[in-house]
Amino acid sequence: MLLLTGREMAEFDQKAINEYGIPGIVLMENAALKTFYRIKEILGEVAGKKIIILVGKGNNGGDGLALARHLANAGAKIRVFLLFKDQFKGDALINFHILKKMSEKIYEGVTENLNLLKISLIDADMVVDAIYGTGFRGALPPEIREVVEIVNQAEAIKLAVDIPSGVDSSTGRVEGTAFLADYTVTFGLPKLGQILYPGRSYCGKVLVEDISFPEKLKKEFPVKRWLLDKKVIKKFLKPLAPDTHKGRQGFGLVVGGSMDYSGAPFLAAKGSLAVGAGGVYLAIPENLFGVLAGKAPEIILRGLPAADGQISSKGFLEVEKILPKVKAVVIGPGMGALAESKEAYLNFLENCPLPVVVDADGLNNLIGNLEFLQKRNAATVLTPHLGEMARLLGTSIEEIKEKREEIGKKFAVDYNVYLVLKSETTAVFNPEGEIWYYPGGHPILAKAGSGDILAGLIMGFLAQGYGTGEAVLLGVYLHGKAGELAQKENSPRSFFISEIFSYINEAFGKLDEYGKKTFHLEK
Ligand SMILES: NC(=O)C1=CN([C@@H]2O[C@H](COP(=O)(O)OP(=O)(O)OC[C@H]3O[C@@H](n4cnc5c(N)ncnc54)[C@H](O)[C@@H]3O)[C@@H](O)[C@H]2O)[C@H](O)CC1
Ligand SMILES: [K+]
Repeated sequence: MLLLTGREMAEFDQKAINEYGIPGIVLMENAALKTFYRIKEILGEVAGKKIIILVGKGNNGGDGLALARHLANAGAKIRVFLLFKDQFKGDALINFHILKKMSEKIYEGVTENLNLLKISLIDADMVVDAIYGTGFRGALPPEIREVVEIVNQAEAIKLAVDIPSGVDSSTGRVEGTAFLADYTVTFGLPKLGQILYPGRSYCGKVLVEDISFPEKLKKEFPVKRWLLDKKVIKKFLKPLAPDTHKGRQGFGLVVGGSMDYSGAPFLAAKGSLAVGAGGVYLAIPENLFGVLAGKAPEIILRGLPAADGQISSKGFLEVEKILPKVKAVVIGPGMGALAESKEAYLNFLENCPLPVVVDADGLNNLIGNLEFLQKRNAATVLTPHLGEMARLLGTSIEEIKEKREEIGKKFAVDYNVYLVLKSETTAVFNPEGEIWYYPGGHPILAKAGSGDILAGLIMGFLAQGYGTGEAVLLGVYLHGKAGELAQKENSPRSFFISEIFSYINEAFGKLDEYGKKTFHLEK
């Protein structure tokens, strides 16, 4: 699904109005109706329910006024608080006049009605935030902030119209505070500010409602940013051929490990098997062989010549002998800061003719050597978290968060790589500058080993012959989905990341992967 900033949404609205001739008041009425239906769904019954509607001065307020009309007609006991005086215009003003004539309980002005608002909140069933929407940026004015802080304390169910007031719909930034919604009913398309923190934490459950924007407009709108969702993934995931075999499934290779870290490459290797690779080689410094031997019979262990507990230059040359047996590579997990063999690593990376996922120390050893990426002739996927990206670029995490898209897009295009910028909302950039966001980050995944597994998942799909973009998006989605499923049954604190594999299996099940279309043998 297309994912827009608030500013892009305003352009989108205008195109719908000016190029398709859909009057703004129609969009506003649809928005109000769709919100009304959701309120009925949430509250069960609307008649007799006490609903407070906070109305701003723009079209977000207009939505609130039109909504108030539907709620009143359905028998709700509404109290409409206009937070600004005599500032309505256009479609909002039309809805204001209509509501006025219905002589509903409308209270104009913030300060004069603050006490009444406090009293109304005591037994309200719901508070609707129609103060600011996509037109908002910066900080709430003090008098509005005071109202929002009072309302945030209330017991009532809180529902934001389009975006919680105080959240910047383009960046997710919140200066001071914002309306703390249980639900956000958003119109037409999801907004970037709803999936980036801290904005994401103020939205509650985001419900995207169609208000009759033409599908054609969505297709031709010049924004290449999407929300990575189940629809995208189900298109990519191919059923297994009934006569498949391990060779056809494709073997993967993980290169990594050092005296300090033996678990990371092991988890990556398991990750590739968890998504269907036919088999996997795990190439580690020979001194780790004993440590890992027998840990997982499915994994084919290869000990490499080592120096000081790391893969030596000779070791990287040995890796090349394995390449003809495999279809894709992960390099880096637990590899350590290479000393003598750094040059050999970079040459291996430059010349490896297979798709490579570069993770962890594979990235750290690239610092100051990014030009090696441009020399590669096969697909490259980098999977840094924000810290690794900051180190790669010699900048700060704050800077990257601030300019995430600009930095990510430029990097992916300049170095011709797929960039998976991991954080609580992972962003995927492809070499064409297209972007996908997956808001799947859960505290349960924020542990050592989680990234190693993701690298393995992506490589596992590459080994099966998926396109690079498909493999990356499948890996990111399944990794996040598994975290979401694990979160439902486990405390994030005490969860062992190696238990994630059973949830990856379950995540596949959610994609109808279990024994339906996939395995023809049952016919
Ligand atoms: N355009 C359409 O056809 C549709 C719009 N919908 C709804 O409209 C809002 C967007 O409305 P807009 O009038 O552009 O702005 P807001 O109502 O979000 O904000 C009102 C007003 O507030 C001012 N403002 C912005 N930031 C601040 C600040 N920090 N402090 C004080 N004042 C601020 C600014 O001047 C804004 O104009 C959209 O969210 C939808 O809810 C329809 O729903 C769909 C069709
Ligand atoms: K709002």
